[in-house]
Amino acid sequence: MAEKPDEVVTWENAAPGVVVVTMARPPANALGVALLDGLHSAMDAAEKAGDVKVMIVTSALPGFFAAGADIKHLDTIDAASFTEYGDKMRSVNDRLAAAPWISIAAVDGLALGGGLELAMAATLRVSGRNGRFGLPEVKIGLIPGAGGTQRLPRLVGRGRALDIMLTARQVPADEAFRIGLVDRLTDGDVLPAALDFAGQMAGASLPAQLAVVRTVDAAFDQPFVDGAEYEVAQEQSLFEDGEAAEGITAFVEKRPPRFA
Ligand SMILES: CCCCCCCCCCCCC/C=C/C(=O)SCCNC(=O)CCNC(=O)[C@H](O)C(C)(C)COP(=O)(O)OP(=O)(O)OC[C@H]1O[C@@H](n2cnc3c(N)ncnc32)[C@H](O)[C@@H]1OP(=O)(O)O
Repeated sequence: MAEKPDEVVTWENAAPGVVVVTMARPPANALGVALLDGLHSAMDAAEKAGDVKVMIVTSALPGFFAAGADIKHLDTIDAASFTEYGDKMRSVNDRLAAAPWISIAAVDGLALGGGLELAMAATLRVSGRNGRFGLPEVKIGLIPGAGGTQRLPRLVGRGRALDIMLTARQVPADEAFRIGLVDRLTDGDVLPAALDFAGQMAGASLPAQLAVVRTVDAAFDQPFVDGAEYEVAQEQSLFEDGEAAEGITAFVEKRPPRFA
């Protein structure tokens, strides 16, 4: 039966001005359409509430923040739904990045591919010791096409970003903190740490919200490569040279891909 957005994404008021949005789509929080719609619904609710100063995005699944684009969904993809799915992934990230509130990604598991791209669209990132971060798209013939090629270099520098993207390796939490991919690292549970961080920015006596939002905008005011360029690369990879088609099929068949 088709999932419903409010089944895989929930949100709660955790403190004055602070909401917690939780992803819960077993087994790995693969970013299926319902989960992406659920994230949009959470942002709709926050906009409607009008008093959200900080949004924490986290996972209910031990060991996983989000494992990336839903590869199984994509194994049956056609060109029309390819474009629609890619646009939906980017729309969630770009909306979160431009939201009139601070966002914190609270990670204590695998944040891979689109999952890390979602975390990087947040203003800030808090990780527990189990946080592991990667953009392994090249392993299945893709590019990090939901903002990763733009946001990772801005966070860690071009060289480190290419190291991470071209090796498809997973970056452990302590290294992620050291290179600036993670802003706070906690030995304890990640949600209390994120709530404490949020409280330092959302307290009633703290900076005016508009000043905060303008500060964030100014800090990130570096134009991205046009999103359409991602689309071209993904389409070429999937429908012309077939690299992504082989990578996706290999993943679903649980075998190593055979690239030419
Ligand atoms: C993705 C293709 C895109 C094509 C075109 C897209 C449209 C346009 C582009 C838009 C922008 C795209 C940019 C982003 C792309 C991506 O995010 S690509 C995907 C990146 N992520 C990955 O490559 C991670 C893949 N998963 C793994 O490497 C491993 O599963 C793991 C996360 C490291 C966990 O390994 P392990 O603990 O050994 O458990 P597994 O048995 O492998 O997995 C547990 C179950 O979870 C399922 N699963 C895991 N990841 C995904 C996923 N990304 N999509 C769907 N399902 C996933 C896995 O299949 C297992 O399920 P079951 O077999 O049913 O138990």
